[in-house]
Amino acid sequence: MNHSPLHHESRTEPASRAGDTIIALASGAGVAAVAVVRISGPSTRAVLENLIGTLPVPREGAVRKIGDIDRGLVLWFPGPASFTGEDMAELQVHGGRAVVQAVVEAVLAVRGTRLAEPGEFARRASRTGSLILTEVEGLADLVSAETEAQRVQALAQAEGGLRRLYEGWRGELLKAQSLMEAGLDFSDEADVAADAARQAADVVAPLLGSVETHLADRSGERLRDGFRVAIAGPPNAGKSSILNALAKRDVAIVSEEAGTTRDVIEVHLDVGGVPVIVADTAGLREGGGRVEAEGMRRAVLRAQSADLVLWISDAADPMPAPLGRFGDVPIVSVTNKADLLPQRGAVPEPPSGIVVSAKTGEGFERLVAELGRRAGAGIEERAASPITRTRHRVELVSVRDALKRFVNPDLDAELRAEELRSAAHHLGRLTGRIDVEDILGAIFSEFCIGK
Ligand SMILES: Nc1nc2c(ncn2[C@@H]2O[C@H](COP(=O)(O)OP(=O)(O)OP(=O)(O)O)[C@@H](O)[C@H]2O)c(=O)[nH]1
Ligand SMILES: [K+]
Ligand SMILES: [Mg+2]
Repeated sequence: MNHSPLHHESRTEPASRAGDTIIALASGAGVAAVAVVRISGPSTRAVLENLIGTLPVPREGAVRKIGDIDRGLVLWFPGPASFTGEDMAELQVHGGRAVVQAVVEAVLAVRGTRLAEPGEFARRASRTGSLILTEVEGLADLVSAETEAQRVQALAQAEGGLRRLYEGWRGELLKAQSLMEAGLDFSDEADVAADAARQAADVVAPLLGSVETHLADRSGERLRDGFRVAIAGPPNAGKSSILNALAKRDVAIVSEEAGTTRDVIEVHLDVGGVPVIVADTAGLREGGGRVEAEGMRRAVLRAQSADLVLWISDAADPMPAPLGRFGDVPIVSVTNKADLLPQRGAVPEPPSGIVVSAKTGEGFERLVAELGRRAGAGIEERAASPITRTRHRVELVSVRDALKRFVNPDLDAELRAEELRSAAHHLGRLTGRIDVEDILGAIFSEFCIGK
């Protein structure tokens, strides 16, 4: 095996090399005060003996000379009580490039070691059972969390929030399944079988209710992916000016020429801990050239797929929002250029509308507060563990549909039992007890190296 640090391992089949000892710089690349080198696998002990001599007390930091390279903090986590479930170690050394390079090379000089692939530590953790799929996903989200509310949600999932929920459901399903199977065993005694089926239905009914409530809550996905706001309205209403004012920088071109914006321009905002993705779009009007028409087409598409539309119009020429044009996406009307009004109150506020001036900043506090209120809706009062990914939703819809078919008493008992098996299968895919490898590949590709 090639042990050069420059050698890139194939990402496709780490399973075949699960017995290797992997090593990675777990802290960020570049010069830093401290760099953390992480090691996991059966040769970890040999690596430590090679570099520092005798092993430190498990899970207690010890300052040691690391070869003749550096002096640093050494942590030794014998398996299975480690993140990966294997023998692991962390070396905290001075974060200079030469130090890190020399430490990495010294580790790689030990037989059976190689550089880790992205997410390979977490993958090992899931393989040894110390993490399940939803926890791995939570970790991935924690690493990439950009706002406080995202961090809180990711940590809850990483610490087993969804795992407890889904494993509880799995227990209920198993109960219902064994009742149905027992009924099938007594199928020649009709009333025993019917009684078992009734008992199973009593278990499934509240479970189905819980799954439906869980599915109805989209706040977790919205928080993970960001609350999507589209700025739309007639040309020259000041849409791009409002985007720039929200972003506090010159993102979009502003000019007095109608039809300035053509492409959709996005900025990511942190509104009270919730990620909000605001998109500026082309002004909507009749006519216009081919390029402008394409801009308008994109504007409408974007607004239709948003969580909220800010409908901007000019105070001098207020224009009602085009109801229905953006599907059932909620619309907040914003009247811009308040600074140009001859006197305050000359224009009555449109219903649920906000009056602002992108020029003076007037009204932006209210606008941002409204965005925060909409984006954060349901996050405070929701259940502790919401769905956070489409993957969860897809499996849960299958679980719900199978349970719905199960509760139909006209269905043959054999088929009803099959529906429970199908529900259990999809629940198993959620937690990663079933078909885990294909899902793992997709998740681990999100990780950085060393996680
Ligand atoms: N006085 C005043 N002028 C404004 C305000 N907001 C925008 N403008 C001016 O209105 C003109 C159009 O602004 P834009 O931000 O380009 O408008 P837009 O809606 O993005 O225009 P299109 O992209 O062409 O649809 C520019 O000359 C801006 O300086 C405001 O609050 N007050
Ligand atoms: K313009
Ligand atoms: Mg514009």
